[in-house]
Amino acid sequence: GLEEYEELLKDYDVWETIGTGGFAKVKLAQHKLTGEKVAVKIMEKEELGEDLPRVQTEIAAMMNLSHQHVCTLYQVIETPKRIFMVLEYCPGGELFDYIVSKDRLEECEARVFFRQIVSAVAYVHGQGFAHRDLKPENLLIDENHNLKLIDFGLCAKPKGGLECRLQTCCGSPAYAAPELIRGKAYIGSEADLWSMGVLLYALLCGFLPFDDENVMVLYRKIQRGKYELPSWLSSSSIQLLNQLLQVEPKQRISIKELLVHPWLTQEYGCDVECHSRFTWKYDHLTACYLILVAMKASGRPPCLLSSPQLLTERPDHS
Ligand SMILES: Cn1cc(Br)cc1C(=O)Nc1[nH]nc2c1CN(C(=O)N[C@H](CN1CCCC1)c1ccccc1)C21CC1
Repeated sequence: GLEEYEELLKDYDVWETIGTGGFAKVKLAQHKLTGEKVAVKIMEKEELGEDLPRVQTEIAAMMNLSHQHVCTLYQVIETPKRIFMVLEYCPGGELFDYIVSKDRLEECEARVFFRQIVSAVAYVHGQGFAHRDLKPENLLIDENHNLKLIDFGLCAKPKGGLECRLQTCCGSPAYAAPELIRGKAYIGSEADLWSMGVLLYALLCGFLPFDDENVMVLYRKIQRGKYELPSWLSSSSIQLLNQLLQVEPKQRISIKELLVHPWLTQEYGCDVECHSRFTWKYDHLTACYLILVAMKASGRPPCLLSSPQLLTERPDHS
């Protein structure tokens, strides 16, 4: 019912649905105060059922993640029947569709994207999380043609740190690491590195290294770890794929080694930057934001009109 949308409609104009997934849908919306476009992920609690913990996992994770290649969570609104997550809007859609539209990417374009993926995953691991569902559908393209990582519903933050083993078998089969589908206890960050190997292969080839419509045959192919090497792959690409798609997790390259890997640094002359670019500068913009939040908290309507220059100030995320 519309009364459930009341709180959302106070601050946002809500437009069309731009995505539908299992237990949620995403609508395009516009922040009234700033005019900024946002994407609202809407979930019905009844439909969620036992998936409700996934949403709490995703919200808890995203509230602690602030990085130039991780989709920003702006606001969470909970009503008796629904949960609304107000997230950054990416007009470029999913990386998956972009790869399909181009058949496959040239090595230089794949390098630009893969550096951003490595930067995001290194940051997420640095915060103690494993994503566990890395795939091109979970990477969005923003208005500057940069990638943003989404869908943290399956991520894990093991109590004893990332070294400790996880049990849940999850994520998408074609991107799942051999140790994960074997049902053994596995280390989330190592499984993420395997998925990044499948992702890099998809970027460079336009199809999957391990594929079969029969999931048991697919699992056997993953455990075997053998994949096609199309003629267009360079020897340096082949070498990096080989270091990521190691069936034995201890043989697999680590995220730290990946940040300085020659395939990623060539043509850039610099390592991949994994630190978040966002830091609070307690300047005028921060003051206005925090004052607005306080005004709203005290029930007084936020009023920006007296400071037109604020609307022109762009947050400099230095
Ligand atoms: C598809 N598309 C085309 C254009 Br143009 C923009 C978009 C678009 O979706 N942009 C966009 N901006 N911000 C977001 C999105 C999509 N989006 C998403 O969160 N999209 C995911 C996509 N998942 C990938 C595998 C399964 C579902 C989603 C999750 C649940 C229900 C529907 C969609 C957010 C909110 C973070």
